[in-house]
Amino acid sequence: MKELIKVEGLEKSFYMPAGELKVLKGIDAVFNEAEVVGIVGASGVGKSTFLHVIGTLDKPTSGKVLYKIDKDIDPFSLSNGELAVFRNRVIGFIFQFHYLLPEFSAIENVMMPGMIAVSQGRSPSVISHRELYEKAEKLLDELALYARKNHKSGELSGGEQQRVAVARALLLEPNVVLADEPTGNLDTKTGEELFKLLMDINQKRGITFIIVTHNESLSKRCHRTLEMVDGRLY
Ligand SMILES: Nc1ncnc2c1ncn2[C@@H]1O[C@H](COP(=O)(O)OP(=O)(O)OP(=O)(O)O)[C@@H](O)[C@H]1O
Repeated sequence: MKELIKVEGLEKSFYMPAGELKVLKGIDAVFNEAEVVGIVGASGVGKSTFLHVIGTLDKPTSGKVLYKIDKDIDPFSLSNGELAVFRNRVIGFIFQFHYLLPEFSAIENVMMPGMIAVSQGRSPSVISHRELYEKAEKLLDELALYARKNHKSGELSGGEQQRVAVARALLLEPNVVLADEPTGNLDTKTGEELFKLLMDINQKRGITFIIVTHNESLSKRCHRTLEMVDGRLY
């Protein structure tokens, strides 16, 4: 298996008035291309913090995150502008709360990351508004949302909204999707369906998924599960 993300000696602390809060305490891990890795662990142990750091949304206090795309890339050595391009191109995010814009249609929400990239002139993979629209439409079709494409996202069911969020994460063809409790806000059956969808996307497109979940039966269906205990991954 080919390595995609290599994490070395990763530490993350938050500095509070009461002092340093050490959350990640030296994590070494490798995530390969096309694998689905579940991350489990008690509440407050640092799972979201870990996703934020490997997703380049937050900087580590020490240690390294390397992305092996063509060559080794240390995203934290990039300028802010370069990092934004990198993140846009390489990483898709799905959160527990989908963070869709409720007044915009499903398809507008899916197109949003691409529109931002295009407006900033920094998307080599997407050239026109029309192409973006067609890509978003195709994704919505794939996720059984074609008939809902012009509905305001705020009018969709919880499961449909989360599928729109999945389509949005896939729009710019990322190498990895980081999902933080993607089924956490859904009932059991809808959560199962969403999880199956993520596994299907992984099969079909070979995208790596790193999924934080409290749901044991879902985590068991990942290719591999890591447990976070006291700021370390086992
Ligand atoms: N921006 C921040 N500033 C200060 N403390 C933070 C910040 N983000 C997270 N923390 C603290 O870091 C610890 C780990 O939080 P994190 O959200 O990563 O845990 P988690 O394992 O994802 O928890 P849960 O399963 O409940 O979502 C917690 O004690 C949290 O309060």
